[in-house]
Amino acid sequence: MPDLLVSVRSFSEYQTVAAEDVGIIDFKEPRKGALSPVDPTLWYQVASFTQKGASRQFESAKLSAALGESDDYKSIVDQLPSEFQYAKVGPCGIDSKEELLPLWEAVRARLPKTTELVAVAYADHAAALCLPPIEIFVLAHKLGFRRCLLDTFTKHGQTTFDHLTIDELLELQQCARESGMKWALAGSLTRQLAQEANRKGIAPDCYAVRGDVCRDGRTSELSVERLRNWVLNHPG
Ligand SMILES: O=C[C@H](O)COP(=O)(O)O
Repeated sequence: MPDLLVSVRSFSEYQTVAAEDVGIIDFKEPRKGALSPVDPTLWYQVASFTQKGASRQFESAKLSAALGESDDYKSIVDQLPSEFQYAKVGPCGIDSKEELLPLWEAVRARLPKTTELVAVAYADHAAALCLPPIEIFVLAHKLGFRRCLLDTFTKHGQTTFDHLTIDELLELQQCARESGMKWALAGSLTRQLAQEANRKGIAPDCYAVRGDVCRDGRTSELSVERLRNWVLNHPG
């Protein structure tokens, strides 16, 4: 069964998601962009909550943090608590491997030792002025990444499937599998889109969602009902 990642923007959303069977809880501020970080005080609040032992269900989900685009990470990365297993930095504005590799290396050098950097590729890479997803996946493998996330940079209604063909997605999937990397699929995903793609062979290791578990789009509040639909019915 593929994993499920759900993005949250507040402590109460974290508690809502942590009470469900969700593998990864991702902290980001959806009102400010695709990978905008939340205020680090929320990181501390969650880290302290998990340190105190909370309950078993609250301990099971892994924690992920969005650190912004490109150099945004510099002002906050040192504050990331070691309780976060994953961190992500967007490649917006980085259109060559000569720029992307040093960025990844610099971020990794400043993350807690227990935090794994996840490579991010944007399906709408032209809008994000960055390298195409396949180039990012190949580079990620060369640099020893274990996980890649495919997302969309713009969040105005178009989905990953509006930017990439099924054949292009299958190529990314093959690249990830041959490289031994896990890949997560995001980008205004709905359960219906995920099901349709799954019937065509798209089987990511993780589905990553925000908008489709909210009441009225990704900037609105979480809907427990929509969240449970994803938990119980995502494909795979
Ligand atoms: O990491 C995944 C994103 O939070 C997905 O957000 P979205 O479903 O609103 O595109």
